[in-house]
Amino acid sequence: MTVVAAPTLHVTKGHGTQNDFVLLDDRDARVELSAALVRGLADRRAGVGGDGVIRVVASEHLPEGVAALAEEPAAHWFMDYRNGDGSVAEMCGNGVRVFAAYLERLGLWDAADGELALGTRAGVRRVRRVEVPAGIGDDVWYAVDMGRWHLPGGADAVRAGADAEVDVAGLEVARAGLSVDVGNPHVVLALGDEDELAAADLSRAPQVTPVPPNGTNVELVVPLGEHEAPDGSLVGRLRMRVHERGVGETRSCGTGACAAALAVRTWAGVGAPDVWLVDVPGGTVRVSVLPDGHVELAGPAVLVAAADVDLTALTAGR
Ligand SMILES: N[C@@H](CCC[C@H](N)C(=O)O)C(=O)O
Repeated sequence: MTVVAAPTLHVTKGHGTQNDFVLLDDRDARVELSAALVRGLADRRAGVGGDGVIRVVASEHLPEGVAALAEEPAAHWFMDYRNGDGSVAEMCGNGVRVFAAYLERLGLWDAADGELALGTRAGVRRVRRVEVPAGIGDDVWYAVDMGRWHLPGGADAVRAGADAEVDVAGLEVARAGLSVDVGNPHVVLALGDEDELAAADLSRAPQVTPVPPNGTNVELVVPLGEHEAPDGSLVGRLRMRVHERGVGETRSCGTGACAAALAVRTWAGVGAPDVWLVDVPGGTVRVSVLPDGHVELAGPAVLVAAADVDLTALTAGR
């Protein structure tokens, strides 16, 4: 009898503040990463489970990667990010850190050699290893220059503090929200206190008006005040929950944390801190608003498992 081996796919599971991903080393672009395959891998009952799927691919193999190489010839590796529902997203802040940890595991980057430049659909991102802030666990931390951010609503939105209305299940009235673009779309709304934050029902997607043409991620935030760092600078703190486009409620969102800090800083006005600690259900990340119009995200990245996925079993019935 001839035994024919089932086609398998070797994957790694990782997370950044519990925003979890299925990682795939496809450096030579041999895998047809269909939406159905992404949904299968991300499925928490019939698959591996994750909020998204991240593929490592050599930039030269994708048109978006070639664009990244034109921006930065050192961006050899491209982060092909997919949401759990199979949709393609421009960017994933927690994902970039986990991608960097995965490249280290694969021997494709050594943090001791200096920063990593990588391609994403939102442009090139740069990553370096950083010290873990005191009192925030002992995982390895990475800082990512997340590039330029902007408020799509412009000066009018800054003046009004809002450019959207957001209806969230579990909250009695619709709230004003501020749109923030950090390479992917976000709408941030402030809630009165932590009880209200807990009352929000994010099992259903918040309804945003006007309807964003490409969908949006939605962050609910409660500012927690400010404290003085040992160097005398001000550090802001806020708590956040998020409903991610293409996923649902997740335990963290790196681009969402950046958007949340940028919105709260905009609302606070002149003199507001440039550095924010953002508490999410899955941990804490740090957001720093840089003087050059960029924003930096720092936080942990953890690789927890590796497995060979039986593709026949995974895709049966899909
Ligand atoms: N969790 C990510 C964001 C992933 C993409 C997002 N759902 C979108 O569709 O824009 C992060 O950490 O930034």
